[in-house]
Amino acid sequence: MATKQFKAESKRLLDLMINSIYTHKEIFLRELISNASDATDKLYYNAMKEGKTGITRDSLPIELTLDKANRRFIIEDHGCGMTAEEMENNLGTIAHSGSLAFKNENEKQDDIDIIGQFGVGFYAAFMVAKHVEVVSRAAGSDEANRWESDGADGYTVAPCEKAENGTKIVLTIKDNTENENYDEFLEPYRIQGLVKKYSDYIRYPIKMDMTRSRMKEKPADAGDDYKPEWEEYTENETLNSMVPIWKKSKKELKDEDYNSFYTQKFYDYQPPLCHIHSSVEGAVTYTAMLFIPSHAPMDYYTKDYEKGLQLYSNGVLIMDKCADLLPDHFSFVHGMVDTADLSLNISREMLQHDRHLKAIAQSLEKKIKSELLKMQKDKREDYEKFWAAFGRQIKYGAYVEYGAHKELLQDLLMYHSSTEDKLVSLAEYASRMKEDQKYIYYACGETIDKIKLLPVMETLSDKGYEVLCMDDSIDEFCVKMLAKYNDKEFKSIADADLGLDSEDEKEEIKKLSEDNKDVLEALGKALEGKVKKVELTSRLKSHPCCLRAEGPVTLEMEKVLNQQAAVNGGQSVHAERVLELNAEHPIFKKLCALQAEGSDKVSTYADILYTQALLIEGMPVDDPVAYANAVCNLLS
Ligand SMILES: Nc1ncnc2c1ncn2[C@@H]1O[C@H](COP(=O)(O)OP(=O)(O)OP(=O)(O)O)[C@@H](O)[C@H]1O
Repeated sequence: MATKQFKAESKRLLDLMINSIYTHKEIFLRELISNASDATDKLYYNAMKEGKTGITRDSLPIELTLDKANRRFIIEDHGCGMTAEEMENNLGTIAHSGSLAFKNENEKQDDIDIIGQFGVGFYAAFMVAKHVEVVSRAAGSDEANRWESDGADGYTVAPCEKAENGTKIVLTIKDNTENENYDEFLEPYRIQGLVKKYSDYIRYPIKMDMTRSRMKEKPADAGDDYKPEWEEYTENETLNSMVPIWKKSKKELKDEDYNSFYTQKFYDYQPPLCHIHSSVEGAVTYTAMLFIPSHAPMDYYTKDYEKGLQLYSNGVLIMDKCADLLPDHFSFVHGMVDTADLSLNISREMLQHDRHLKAIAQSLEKKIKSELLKMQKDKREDYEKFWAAFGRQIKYGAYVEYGAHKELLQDLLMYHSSTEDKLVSLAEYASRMKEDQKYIYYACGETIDKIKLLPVMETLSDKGYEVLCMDDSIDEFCVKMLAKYNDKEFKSIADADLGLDSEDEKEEIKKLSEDNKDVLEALGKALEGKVKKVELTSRLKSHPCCLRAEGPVTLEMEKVLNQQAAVNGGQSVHAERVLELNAEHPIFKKLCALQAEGSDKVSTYADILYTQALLIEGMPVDDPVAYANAVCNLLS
């Protein structure tokens, strides 16, 4: 059976091209400038191949002209141009790409960045133009031709005059409609903005007349009452930067260059803490320039913040915020990636599911981490600034991914310390651990000062053990997720067993508890409904009592989760409380004596001690008046 060719309804296809591929009409300019750049590249490539000298990129500008009165927008290049046949093939055949054919026919050269590949970009012109005229003269030919079309109804090609080789595209911009403003594409500042946005790194100068105003020079004979006068002037300006800073050699660039690029590009008023400039060749080839800001943007910790890096392919902007290039825990990073290795989709607005992109993202993640570690080691002040701005995001990353990024993120974490007057890393803590120290101790609370005053702190500092002090609501959740740092387990100082007691000491407490069973039971009864039990502990030094939680919810977690529930609605949680008493404290001795006397004061003491323990932990007190009265009674 003979295989038949598919037929295409060209009118419908063109309509699809024009109206369905691109989400933004402004893309037309990117496409036409990219075509002009490709055509110029081809000419440049051939000139180099033929050994022609004297041709420089600067001598091959892409010229833009706005003729507002006639609604015309002209894009002219001095590239390879097209013959009549090429016009038929390239502009008359949808999805035929002369540029792709050129790329395939010629060896890849470092100096050539052909952009076109799908053979559809040109038709984007019809998104904004009601009439398109292409006048072109192929390099080396004396003949020129004019291709004209109003879109769906086909095109004409006819010979014409053109003095030089190259292509001139004349768009007649559509009239405004109720919903669409096309006039914007006749405004020089808008066009300048679009060139900057999408085509800043096209390697040929993109030039346009710009009208600006300036103060007139003061005449020599101007009197005291001279008032400055302004005048308008027009200058042919190059709109694009051409060579992206990331394509320049690192040796050429100073910190100031990176900083001023960053502040301008990302509208930050402060320079970044550091930059990462890296060119990678291998399985994937890319250049990246990343910046770590010195402060969090206003919306950083809100859902409005959009993470992502700018993604360029051959110097053309593909995506302004490519989220897939950055993991959430490094969402604060700004910057760009330039790679020719991407599978672009036809509109160049999206990427096909791309393994290269994944590989780039993974490699960037490692680079960001190592840069941060370097800063932590060598520029501690900067790192502390970074930590103040984005530490929460790192902790959140360690927590939310269920510890999946443990290895990656744990070394970046910083905490206050009970022994040091600065923030410390886990590695620094581990390096100071005592020989007999089994755990990494941490304590959570409202403020660092309050944490340092927690009763159990004394016991650990007597041992010479450092305690990490955590005052951020996410801290405890994060540490629980990490569970260990290297081979050392984390241990909350609110745990019943801090691993400090010998077997003999444990036995001793057990025996003491047996001996004082009555008083402990009486106290438990007095606090029924408030605590699960009352126990003796060896965790205290000078304090008579403290509170701990039993079960998965700690006292800190109860505070945090209930605060969140109060804001967002939701169920409140309750930590099972255990009141621990210091068996060595005179208060306990007093309680034992009162119990032996059969005094009813035991229950008042129980209430006072429990409320004090709540206050020390920063927990809410149900009835502060009853507590105040009980203390007053005792005093009087
Ligand atoms: N200014 C120009 N000078 C010379 N040839 C051009 C010019 N503009 C377009 N062409 C030719 O027309 C072809 C089709 O252009 P079009 O923009 O539709 O697709 P493309 O650039 O090849 O691919 P893509 O859709 O990926 O942009 C190009 O491949 C090129 O051969």
